[in-house]
Amino acid sequence: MNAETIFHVDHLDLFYGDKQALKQIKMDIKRNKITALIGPSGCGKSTFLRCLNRMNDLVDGCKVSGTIELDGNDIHSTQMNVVDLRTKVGMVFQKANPFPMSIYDNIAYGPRCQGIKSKKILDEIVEQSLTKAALWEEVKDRLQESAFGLSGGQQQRLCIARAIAMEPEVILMDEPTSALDPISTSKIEEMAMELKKDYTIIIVTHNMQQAARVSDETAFFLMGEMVEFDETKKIFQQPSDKRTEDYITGRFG
Ligand SMILES: Nc1ncnc2c1ncn2[C@@H]1O[C@H](COP(=O)(O)OP(=O)(O)OP(=O)(O)O)[C@@H](O)[C@H]1O
Repeated sequence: MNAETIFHVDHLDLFYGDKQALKQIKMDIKRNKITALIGPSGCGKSTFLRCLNRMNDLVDGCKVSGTIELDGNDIHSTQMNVVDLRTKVGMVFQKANPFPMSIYDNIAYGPRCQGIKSKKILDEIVEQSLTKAALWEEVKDRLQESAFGLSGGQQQRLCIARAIAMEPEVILMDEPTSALDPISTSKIEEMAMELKKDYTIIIVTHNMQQAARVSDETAFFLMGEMVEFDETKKIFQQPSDKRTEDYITGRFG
């Protein structure tokens, strides 16, 4: 496996009961890049994203086969600890889901669960995580207030900070800005472009301008198949597959 590849995916099939939602997906996802997953509703983007940290294990009747390697290690092998996997591969959802506790405790929760008790270390983790998520300046004087008092965009950045506090390698984002206004959206996009220095980001988006603005590589999914995967510029300016062209030019979807 190439050193710049973080996820190697091959022959990936996924069934929900009898219904096949992913068909023979093959992708090498690059480290320290932003990869966008695009395609019409129901094509399998979120399903694919959830495969990468085995979130689909939680879905009854879901069967996965094929290979997914993270840093060369098979994530389905018996040696793989799923808690460790989800620590390495964090996730941010469409709707911000802060815990019902203070801003500080939202960030400190995960590190505390990992056994970190020192207030000094927790303070540092909270400040660094909020800084990386471009939220520190806005909340540093109200860390003990409830996270529910934050705006939707701030709550989403808090959730990203909470993922960062676990020191992941990868952050999966499932339509993280679809519920946000344009200013909050652009803050998250700028932050994602900063974060890729330290992390690999994989983002599902319905917003094609967003994919074009922020991502380095883009994969186009259609009816459970990964039709085309290439540099974002190529996908948007010179797609190889007619179906990709039809989608990005708005002819369907
Ligand atoms: N838990 C589930 N049980 C059964 N079928 C499911 C489940 N989750 C998703 N599906 C089906 O799998 C297919 C892919 O769904 P998925 O949510 O991955 O698509 P998507 O491309 O992310 O769609 P959207 O853009 O609307 O979020 C759809 O047909 C969907 O109905």
